[in-house]
Amino acid sequence: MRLQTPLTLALSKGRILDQALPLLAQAGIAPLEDLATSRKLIIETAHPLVRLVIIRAADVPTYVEYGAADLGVTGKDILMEHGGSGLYEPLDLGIARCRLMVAGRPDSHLAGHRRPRVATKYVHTAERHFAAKGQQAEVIKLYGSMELAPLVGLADLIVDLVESGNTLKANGLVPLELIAEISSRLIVNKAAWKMKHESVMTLLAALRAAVAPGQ
Ligand SMILES: Nc1ncnc2c1ncn2[C@@H]1O[C@H](COP(=O)(O)OP(=O)(O)OP(=O)(O)O)[C@@H](O)[C@H]1O
Ligand SMILES: O=P(O)(O)OC[C@H]1O[C@H](OP(=O)(O)OP(=O)(O)O)[C@H](O)[C@@H]1O
Repeated sequence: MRLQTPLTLALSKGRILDQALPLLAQAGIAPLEDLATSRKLIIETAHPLVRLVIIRAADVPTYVEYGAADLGVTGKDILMEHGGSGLYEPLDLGIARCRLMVAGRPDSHLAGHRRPRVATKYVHTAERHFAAKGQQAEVIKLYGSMELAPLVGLADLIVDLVESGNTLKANGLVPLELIAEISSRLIVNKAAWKMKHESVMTLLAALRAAVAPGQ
């Protein structure tokens, strides 16, 4: 891959990194450090002009929007919550697939809450979802373990990610409504899209080929 300008790509550790690494390797940008053990936050890659920055999942859109990273890989859930107007989102990488759902106890639809309390990490997305249905809701911000909230009386419902459904099942909860199908997206800073156009397009083409070989 021939690039004209250096590029910085923002990624989060965990399942996005694990699933993005094979795609990055196919595009010739394998990290030069073992990310499982390294404590470094800036990682050089096999490509001399591409470096990775390793940050929290929810921070990826912020780094890219401000141009601290030219590109990033982040979940659609994070983008929906962040509000994506400052970014381009040119490629669905098809990794870290899951669903953003409303869930609750099996009897929660019978409770007929006039204004249900909804616990979630995705406050804006949840507010938009209930507002679009014309239903009032009190949204409570949590940072994780949302499934606990209905079990201890903190909330009537949760908005969270569901993949296998095992976490819901283990806690006696059921999925109630689909909000969105989720996968990870390549995002690009708008200024970098213009000023580093050729390099961004080259990297985009390499990743697109890795995602859909033979197309
Ligand atoms: N169970 C899942 N199955 C598939 N994809 C998931 C699942 N959970 C999360 N994801 C996707 O992976 C992204 C990162 O989730 P992950 O659990 O690795 O980090 P996090 O817990 O959200 O962030 P942090 O570790 O910074 O708190 C999510 O934003 C979502 O797009
Ligand atoms: O339907 P399942 O296959 O059970 O997956 C869903 C779970 O996965 C995610 O949590 P994760 O495993 O990332 O834990 P964390 O967010 O608390 O780190 C999500 O927040 C759910 O709790």
